[in-house]
Amino acid sequence: MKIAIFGVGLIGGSLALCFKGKPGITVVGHAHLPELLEPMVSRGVVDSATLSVEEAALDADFIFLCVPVGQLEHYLLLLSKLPLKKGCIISDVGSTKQSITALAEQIPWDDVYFIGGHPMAGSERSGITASSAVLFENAYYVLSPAADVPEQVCSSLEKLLQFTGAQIVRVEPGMHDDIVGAISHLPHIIAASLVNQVRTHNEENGLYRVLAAGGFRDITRIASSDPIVWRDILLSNRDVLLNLLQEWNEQIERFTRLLLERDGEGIEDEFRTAGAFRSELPERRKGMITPLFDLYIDVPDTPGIIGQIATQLGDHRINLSNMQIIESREDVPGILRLSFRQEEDWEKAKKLLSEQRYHVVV
Ligand SMILES: NC(=O)C1=CN([C@@H]2O[C@H](COP(=O)(O)OP(=O)(O)OC[C@H]3O[C@@H](n4cnc5c(N)ncnc54)[C@H](O)[C@@H]3O)[C@@H](O)[C@H]2O)C=CC1
Ligand SMILES: O=C(O)C(=O)Cc1ccc(O)cc1
Repeated sequence: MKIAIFGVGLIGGSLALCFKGKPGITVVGHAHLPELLEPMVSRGVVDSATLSVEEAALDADFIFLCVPVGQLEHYLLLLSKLPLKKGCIISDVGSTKQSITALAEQIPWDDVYFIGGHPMAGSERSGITASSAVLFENAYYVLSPAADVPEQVCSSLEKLLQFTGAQIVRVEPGMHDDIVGAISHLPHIIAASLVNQVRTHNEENGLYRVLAAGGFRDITRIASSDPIVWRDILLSNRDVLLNLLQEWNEQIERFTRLLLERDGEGIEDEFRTAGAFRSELPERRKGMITPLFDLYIDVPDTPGIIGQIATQLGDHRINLSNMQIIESREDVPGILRLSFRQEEDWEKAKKLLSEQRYHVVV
């Protein structure tokens, strides 16, 4: 079976890693720039790489378009003019589904099928270096097949996607765009706006940046997402977002009014209703908002402390995925962020480090 991946970046590379090396599967990567070819193969993400759309698509059983949303239509149109293998299934991973599905429905395919897809997992990182074979594990993976796609075609894509470890859900494109607009696209706009607001204050007073190292840094992580990828997503979901921004203005207006009227009870209510709904959100899944399970510990600024913590975790067979010093100056304790891929490791580390009298915050 031949699988072609167009755009071997964070998502395309992660999909490729899920498929590569599985019995009977060959993965071919397509890139638009020559310098991207060699790293794809040398990193072991794909079996072969090419700049040629024709060569990548030739005889492919599955084609995944993993390029920025603004490039999807271009590649779908190119593919529609090629002699593809009979029964070939084309899918995409774009963060919006309405526009690409509408285009696919207009194309007179001949025994070739398009099924829009969107793995609801990722991160603020981008490019092949950020790709991971476990990115989609336990995440939701939306498929938006057009009504005329035969059930057995949908099933064969779903079967292949089992290699990702994701849970497939079928959602109609319009509903998909409404929902991800609210839970993903609007939050990215808000994160970028918040950071830019603080950046402006910081121009006058550098203490803003220094003190923003903790909670602010966390709630704005997604502001570091790739500008081109997000430009395309927001423009593609423009109408939905214009409505959501209108609602957002009303939310902010409500807080403005509550403050003007010194309405403490009203403020309490806002947090009470928000907290109640938030506590009903599904368990943390890898992907959407927390790609990893994080712990924060205050560490004294003594030499070797980070090595000691890493060794203790290793001695207890706790798999640490990443560690980062958030702030460390000579005169203040540092904050160390420890990230785990498995919730079980996170629980074990929390227990171990608390027992060792570290101040652990989750
Ligand atoms: N970043 C995320 O967390 C998620 C992103 N997506 C969607 O996945 C798609 C890819 O995003 P990422 O993997 O995050 O981005 P990325 O920047 O890591 O990868 C994009 C890939 O497309 C290629 N590319 C860029 N411009 C191109 C062009 N003009 N022609 C051909 N190829 C081009 C790049 O070389 C790279 O291989 C986007 O459609 C995005 O909406 C879906 C789920 C999560
Ligand atoms: O990093 C995060 O929390 C994300 O929100 C990742 C993400 C980005 C784009 C998507 O379409 C889906 C998931």
